[in-house]
Amino acid sequence: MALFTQLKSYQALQAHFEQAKNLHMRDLFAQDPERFNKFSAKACGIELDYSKNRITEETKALLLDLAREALVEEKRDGMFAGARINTSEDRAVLHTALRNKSGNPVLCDGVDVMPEVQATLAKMKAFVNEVHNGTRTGYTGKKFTDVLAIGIGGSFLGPKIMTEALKPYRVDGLKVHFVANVDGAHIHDVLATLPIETTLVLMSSKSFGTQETLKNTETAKAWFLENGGKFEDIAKHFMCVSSNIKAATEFGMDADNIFPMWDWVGGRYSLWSAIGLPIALALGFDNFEALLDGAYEMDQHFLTAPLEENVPALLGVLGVWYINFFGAQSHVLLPYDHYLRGFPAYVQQLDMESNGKSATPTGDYLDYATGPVIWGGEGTNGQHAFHQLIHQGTVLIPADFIMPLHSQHEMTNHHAMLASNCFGQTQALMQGKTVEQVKAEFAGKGLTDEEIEKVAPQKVFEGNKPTNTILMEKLTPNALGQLIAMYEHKVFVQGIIWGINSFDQWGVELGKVLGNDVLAKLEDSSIELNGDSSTNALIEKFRNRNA
Ligand SMILES: O=P(O)(O)OC[C@H]1O[C@H](O)[C@H](O)[C@@H](O)[C@@H]1O
Repeated sequence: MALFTQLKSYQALQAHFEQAKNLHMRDLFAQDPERFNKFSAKACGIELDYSKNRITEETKALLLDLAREALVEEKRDGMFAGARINTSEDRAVLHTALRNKSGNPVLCDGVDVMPEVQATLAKMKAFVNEVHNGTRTGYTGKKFTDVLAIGIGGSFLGPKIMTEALKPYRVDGLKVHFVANVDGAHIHDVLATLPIETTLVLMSSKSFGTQETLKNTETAKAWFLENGGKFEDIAKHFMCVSSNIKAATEFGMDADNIFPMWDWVGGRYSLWSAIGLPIALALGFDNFEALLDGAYEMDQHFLTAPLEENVPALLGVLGVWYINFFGAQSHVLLPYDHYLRGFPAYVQQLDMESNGKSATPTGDYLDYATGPVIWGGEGTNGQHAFHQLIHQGTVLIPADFIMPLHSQHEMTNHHAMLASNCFGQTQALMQGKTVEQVKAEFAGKGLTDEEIEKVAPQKVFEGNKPTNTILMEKLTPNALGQLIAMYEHKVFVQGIIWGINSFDQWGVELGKVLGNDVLAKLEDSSIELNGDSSTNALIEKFRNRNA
């Protein structure tokens, strides 16, 4: 397969870019009252307004040619059908099977994975219901009141952020707490609030080999044993989710307390599996099912909608337009919803760990940009902080504004105010403010021409800053499932266009290996310091910190 920049459609886009880069969206809107209708699309409950992008109909057609030439549709079908597209780990990529509601089998190496998926969902459901109705209790027979969920990366961000996002749907009487960081401060503070007799510890680690998670689980176990729990009570209080059943059993997990997952589920795509148990415990199993349903609906849209109306595909190619032609290096997510405030951090792992790659699966180094820096924060707070740079800075930062039309809490006029800020921001970013408009504002204010010349450029907004507005009726479990799956598929589309493997994460390995080497040196001062002078000096400082 040719590299992205060698594709015919890439060359056509490059030629087109030379004139498209000079167009201003202000003019495009003025010329065409139908622009919104032409550049908006619907995917199940999600509506995408992408009219405030620096594109024409020709740009869209060329970008979709690129997607077709890169075989996005064929590879999409391959992923859903269990092809081993994660080649460096020789694995299929089947998170979509976890929410497959079609009743059809999904084959991985000729074996239908659906019976195992369904059996695990049934086990999760029974477990969640037993915890909620008090038939499963702690060692003194009391109903569980708290869950301590331990995990990191994909075994943490999804469960934590989605539980937060769906706060209004939480069940009463059971609080879910998350611990990820190996910084003892995190588990220290959380354990200090937990009642031993009624706390369930749920450890999530696909590999069952992640240092932070193992350490935090050991600490939780020691806390349990030191505060009244007995060794034989551990099975009542400690559960885990892992694909490494052997390591989990060796660690002392009771076989009945292990929820399985599979190597064809990537960590950052795993909240749909038993990794999502904290979500189900916090919200009830029906709400977890609704999250899966929403993702399934988005899967169907992604699979069947023509690329011209395919929301994840459109988002994917628009990203490529800015990254590879305009040179954008970051992409900002701006949820105008307090409960979605953690969502940018979720998409940050999803996108950056998937597409932060610089070589192809066939061994070529890339000479073009791939995944951008993903960042963001909740609106309206960001407007009073970092939006300045998006409006008037020197770098181009495409933005996704995410806005539910209904609030979870209809407080007087708050929601109209929130929405007005969201829509007003995208309008300001698009149209900007010309020097003529700025000068006209000075008229009659008694400023000299010289003073006006000095101040005016600082008040000019260039505009022409691209934004997508992503609307939904309300942030329900179903809508959130759709939203997450939409971003998963956007990332997939971009990975295919760039010719990279979006499903491995070798970039995190080196730090882990060197970290273990350093840990040995920190714990044993007789080990010779044979690294670079900086690392040696830092280790020395730590070794001597009590001197
Ligand atoms: O679930 P685990 O095996 O503990 O892995 C937790 C996380 O750590 C790794 O370093 C990866 O970068 C993540 O993709 C993964 O989700």
